[in-house]
Amino acid sequence: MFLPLGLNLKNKKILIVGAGAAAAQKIRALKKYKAQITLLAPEIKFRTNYKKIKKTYAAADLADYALVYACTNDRKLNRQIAADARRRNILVNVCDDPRHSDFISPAIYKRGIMSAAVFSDGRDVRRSLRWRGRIREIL
Ligand SMILES: C[C@@]1(CC(=O)O)c2cc3[nH]c(cc4nc(cc5[nH]c(cc(n2)[C@H]1CCC(=O)O)[C@@](C)(CC(=O)O)[C@@H]5CCC(=O)O)C(CC(=O)O)=C4CCC(=O)O)c(CCC(=O)O)c3CC(=O)O
Ligand SMILES: NC(=O)C1=CN([C@@H]2O[C@H](COP(=O)(O)OP(=O)(O)OC[C@H]3O[C@@H](n4cnc5c(N)ncnc54)[C@H](O)[C@@H]3O)[C@@H](O)[C@H]2O)C=CC1
Repeated sequence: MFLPLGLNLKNKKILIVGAGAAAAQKIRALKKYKAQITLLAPEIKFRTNYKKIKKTYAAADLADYALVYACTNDRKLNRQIAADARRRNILVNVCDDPRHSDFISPAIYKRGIMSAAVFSDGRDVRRSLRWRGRIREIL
């Protein structure tokens, strides 16, 4: 089970491994919170001003980061990233495998200082998106 909490991102460096559709979704949420993001992938599939490291992943790339998102299209590699991160006491999100994640990515509705975050313990994303839509309508 996953605990909802508010994380202070000040002075926390975030690494996203993989730079395709899933990574783009993470960035869309993170940029609203002024996160310090670095992207690492051999192929960056969208335009961004965030720091980019163009290479294939190696465990040593995790040094210096407080949070890691494993967002490659290789399920085995994502799990490997999770194992490497855990060994370094870095919290990790695996975009295609909540069971191997320390935290999951909620559907967020943010307005000013207020944030509503909805998740389903990684079990029913569509339901999370529907709930967010309802919250947006109510507000
Ligand atoms: C575990 C988790 C990943 C994590 O924690 O990182 C996860 C996993 C999976 N997502 C899947 C599918 C889709 N995910 C989206 C979109 C989002 N998914 C997000 C979160 C999460 N998704 C976490 C759990 C959250 C929770 O607990 O509810 C959002 C809210 C936030 C974000 O990603 O930042 C973001 C919206 C961003 C926004 O709008 O703000 C869409 C829609 C789209 O792409 O437009 C589809 C297509 C749906 C369709 O088919 O209709 C599948 C495939 C199986 C399936 O279909 O169910 C898996 C499972 C798997 O791959 O194993
Ligand atoms: N919101 C969510 O959580 C979503 C999750 N997904 C899931 O996310 C996974 C990835 O999907 P997409 O982003 O659509 O894939 P994609 O094909 O668009 O992007 C994959 C990225 O991974 C990178 N990559 C591949 N091998 C690598 C390596 N060895 N080292 C570093 N980077 C590497 C590629 O260069 C590319 O940038 C899929 O399993 C999919 O099911 C997809 C969409 C939404």
